[in-house]
Amino acid sequence: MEDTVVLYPSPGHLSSMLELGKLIVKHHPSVSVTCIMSNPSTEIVSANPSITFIPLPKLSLPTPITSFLDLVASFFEIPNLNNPNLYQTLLNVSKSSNIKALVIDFFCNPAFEFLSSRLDIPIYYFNSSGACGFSIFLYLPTLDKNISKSLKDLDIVVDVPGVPKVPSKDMPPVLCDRSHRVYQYFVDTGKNMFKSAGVIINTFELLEPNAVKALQERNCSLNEPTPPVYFVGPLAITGESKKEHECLTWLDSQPSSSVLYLCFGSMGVFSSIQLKEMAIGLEKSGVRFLWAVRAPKLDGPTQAGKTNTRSTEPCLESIFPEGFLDGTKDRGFIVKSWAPQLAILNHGSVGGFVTHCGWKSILEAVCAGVPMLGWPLYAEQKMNRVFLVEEMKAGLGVRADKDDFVSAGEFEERVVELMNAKKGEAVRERVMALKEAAVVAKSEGGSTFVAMDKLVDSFK
Ligand SMILES: O=c1ccn([C@@H]2O[C@H](COP(=O)(O)OP(=O)(O)O[C@H]3O[C@H](CO)[C@@H](O)[C@H](O)[C@H]3O)[C@@H](O)[C@H]2O)c(=O)[nH]1
Repeated sequence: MEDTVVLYPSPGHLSSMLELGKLIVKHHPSVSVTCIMSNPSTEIVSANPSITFIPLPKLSLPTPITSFLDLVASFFEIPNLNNPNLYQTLLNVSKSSNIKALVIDFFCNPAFEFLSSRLDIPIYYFNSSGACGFSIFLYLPTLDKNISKSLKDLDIVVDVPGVPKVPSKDMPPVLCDRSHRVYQYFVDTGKNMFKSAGVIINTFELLEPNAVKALQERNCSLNEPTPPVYFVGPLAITGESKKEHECLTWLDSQPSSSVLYLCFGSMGVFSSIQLKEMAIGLEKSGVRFLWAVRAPKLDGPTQAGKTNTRSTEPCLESIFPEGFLDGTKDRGFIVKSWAPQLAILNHGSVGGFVTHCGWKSILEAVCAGVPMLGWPLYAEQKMNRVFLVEEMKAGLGVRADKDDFVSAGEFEERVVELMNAKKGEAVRERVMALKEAAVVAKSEGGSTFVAMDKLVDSFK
């Protein structure tokens, strides 16, 4: 029977997990990789010929999703409903293959609880974020014990070995409200990670040196020894997008490292008031820019949108202040909705990136050597901004007021600071060093390469 490693991804983190699958095959060609997921698309199957896909039923929850916390809760609850199907599928796979390991996304934690007592297969967690974020995850059970109020009602700093101190207001909203069930899902996941065969993390050693050291010394958390950790990143940086796009032609005509790229991930949207304010700051800064603009979310006092998707086309004339488009037409380019981010970041004309601090965006910018300006919106992005500025030192952060509103003046100042040859020098040098370190980490003998070898060895 052939040996196989089974991946069990969560839809939002699929691409990174498939990259991990491809790396496992590369490091261990005698092992096959099987991916069990709901409805894999034909596009995904054909783009990943080295991975065998087995579909699970696409289930939906009986209760409606009415809030962002409900939505995140559903990422745990759907795998929970699918547990019997997953179990049956694994039994079927084991008739023809030796399952050496099951790697589950952290959102699939219910599978850990269901399968641990039923199957004798080592279960690993895949942590789509970095070492700092993972350390916070491991600390959750302790934090839960130490405080009795919700973080949203406290003004404290979360202090974890090896990790910059995170103010409670910057912690992910899903961890801030003990009365919502999603809080407990995360705490339980943190507890189970200690019992797992290991945790696979999408980062590399030199990017987050202090957090990595604390985790490697296994003193990160507290009463129990840290589980084995494998830093196998940066994953999913597969090179430039091949697609032609007029923004790339426009970039060809711009001076080297002169353009600021603005993009806020797959779901980031702003209120129309915030978009206007941003445009004013950008215009005053005088810098060249390439901006991926989404239709604004329904009006409210602040940004931090959560629901618009790439399919909603914005009407630029109604979004921007009068005169903005005309006044910046010689130095600005607007992409409506989805931008070819990898190709943009790797274009020589790009010299800065205003990002929502999604983990993949941070890794992509690091690998392209582009310094960042962190403007986080939701999920764990505010926490990532703290790590970006204080641990990685690869970017600056914009300062928002207590309603998460960023003024035109603040934005202008930070943009100028980032793009200015002198003021932005330190982060630019640091990010170039990180770019080289990422290449070294992935090459033979590098930290990521060695971690992959250790990981596949542990499967034996
Ligand atoms: O116009 C766009 C917008 C995004 N992207 C790509 O989409 C991905 C975005 O990923 P990421 O930066 O991680 O942001 P989100 O998609 O918003 O990611 C979610 O999941 C991440 C973990 O994987 C978290 O860190 C984020 O907070 C959470 O919002 C990247 O590969 C980008 O290159 C584009 O190509 N064009």
